[in-house]
Amino acid sequence: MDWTRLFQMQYELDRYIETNQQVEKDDLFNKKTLALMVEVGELANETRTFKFWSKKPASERAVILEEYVDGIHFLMSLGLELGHRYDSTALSGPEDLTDAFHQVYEGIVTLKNKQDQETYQQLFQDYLYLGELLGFSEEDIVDAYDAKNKVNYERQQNDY
Ligand SMILES: O=c1ccn([C@H]2C[C@H](O)[C@@H](COP(=O)(O)OP(=O)(O)OP(=O)(O)O)O2)c(=O)[nH]1
Repeated sequence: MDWTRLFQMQYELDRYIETNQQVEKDDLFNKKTLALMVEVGELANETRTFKFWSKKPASERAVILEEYVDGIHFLMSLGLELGHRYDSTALSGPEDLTDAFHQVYEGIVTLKNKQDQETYQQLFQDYLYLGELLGFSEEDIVDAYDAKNKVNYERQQNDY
């Protein structure tokens, strides 16, 4: 997967949003960390994986994939804030989807407290592993990222 291209796209989108919204730069890491937590929650909600009390099925695959790539946006944006990148590697993690969500949350909290490359790399791996468990290929993720990146520009242009 060409992460360099995606990080470059994310860099450009972030600059565009900051200029368009006249954002103060100081506490963006804090806000983006919370934004990622919220996106992971929205993703879990669409999968309904933890809703043992309900028979309602999960949302459509495309809806779940769009939520997933919102998380990819904030994850890369956090890497850009910290000057870190993801190096592609083999993925592993828990077989249970709920456990995999917990692992990602723990990784976000760890990164909030320890903002080094190793912690960032581990969180990225855990998030990609979660994508694998959800049945998303690298191609699915790249295509959905490209599509949502475009939507994000359109939303800025429409005074969102
Ligand atoms: O600095 C930023 C800020 C936001 N985004 C992207 C990430 C994500 O793809 C989108 C925000 O998520 P979403 O589309 O869910 O926005 P929302 O305002 O939560 O949407 P809604 O009002 O539909 O709930 O903006 C970035 O890439 N960089």
